Amino acid sequence: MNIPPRDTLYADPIASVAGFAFDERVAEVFPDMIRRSVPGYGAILSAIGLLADRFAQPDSVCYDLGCSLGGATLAMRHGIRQPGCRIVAVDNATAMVERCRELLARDQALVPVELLCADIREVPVENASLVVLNFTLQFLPVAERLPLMERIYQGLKPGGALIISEKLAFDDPRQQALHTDMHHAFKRSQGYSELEISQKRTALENVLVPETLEQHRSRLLQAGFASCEPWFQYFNFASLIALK
Ligand SMILES: Nc1ncnc2c1ncn2[C@@H]1O[C@H](C[S@+](CC[C@H]([NH3+])C(=O)[O-])CC(=O)[O-])[C@@H](O)[C@H]1O
Ligand SMILES: O=C(O)C(=O)Cc1ccccc1
Repeated sequence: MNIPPRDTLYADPIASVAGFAFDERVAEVFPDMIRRSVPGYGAILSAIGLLADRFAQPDSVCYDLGCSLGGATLAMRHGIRQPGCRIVAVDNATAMVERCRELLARDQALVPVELLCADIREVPVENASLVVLNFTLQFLPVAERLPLMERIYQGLKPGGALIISEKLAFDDPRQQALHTDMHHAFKRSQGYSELEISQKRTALENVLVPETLEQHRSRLLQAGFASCEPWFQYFNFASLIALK
């Protein structure tokens, strides 16, 4: 296996930082970028494997919406032990889907994966036992989040679950400042410079729109979910599990 190249996309000064896009340059360094940018990313993937084993029902579908290079898809594929399951993995960034297809082809696990280059707002969710949105919802316009949650709820089987990982915002300004500072401290500890941190932050403004835990919880309940609990948090990055 080749080692993923290091993310240096924001290392040199950029005259005018453009909005963050999941293009070829990002896809190339994505495994390194997400591990050094999202505290707990590896732990979340491991847990998604365990949760897939717990929630996958025989002859059902597990969805990975916004799959990027298929990190969560592969975790599910290795976690599922029930017969007749398949995974539907979806991303609308061509560069991500192309690389994801290569990575999936190199993987030996037997659970079939259907990889779609499509908008998650347009993909039907049917016969689902588990749906994963691992750091994807934060990139959808806020107004389009509830309709997606409602469709996911409708497509889940009884006993089904939704795992949703997100960067969080905080109502309390001191908590917001603290968690932002600690996230930046995490990034510095991973070798990112102040310039890299600040240019990436600019690129993500109005592209990645975080919401509070309470906003996520109330939306999931509004969509119909019976309950919703965070099962993981590391600074301003959390993962929730909602049950049908
Ligand atoms: N409307 C959309 N339709 C389809 N895909 C979308 C849409 N909007 C954004 N994406 C896709 O959502 C992914 C978000 S990354 C997910 C990491 C992955 N889950 C992982 O477990 O490694 C998270 C991050 O980079 O912070 C990108 O690949 C986008 O192209
Ligand atoms: O880097 C950040 O500040 C993030 O919030 C996480 C992230 C990781 C990968 C792509 C986009 C955002």
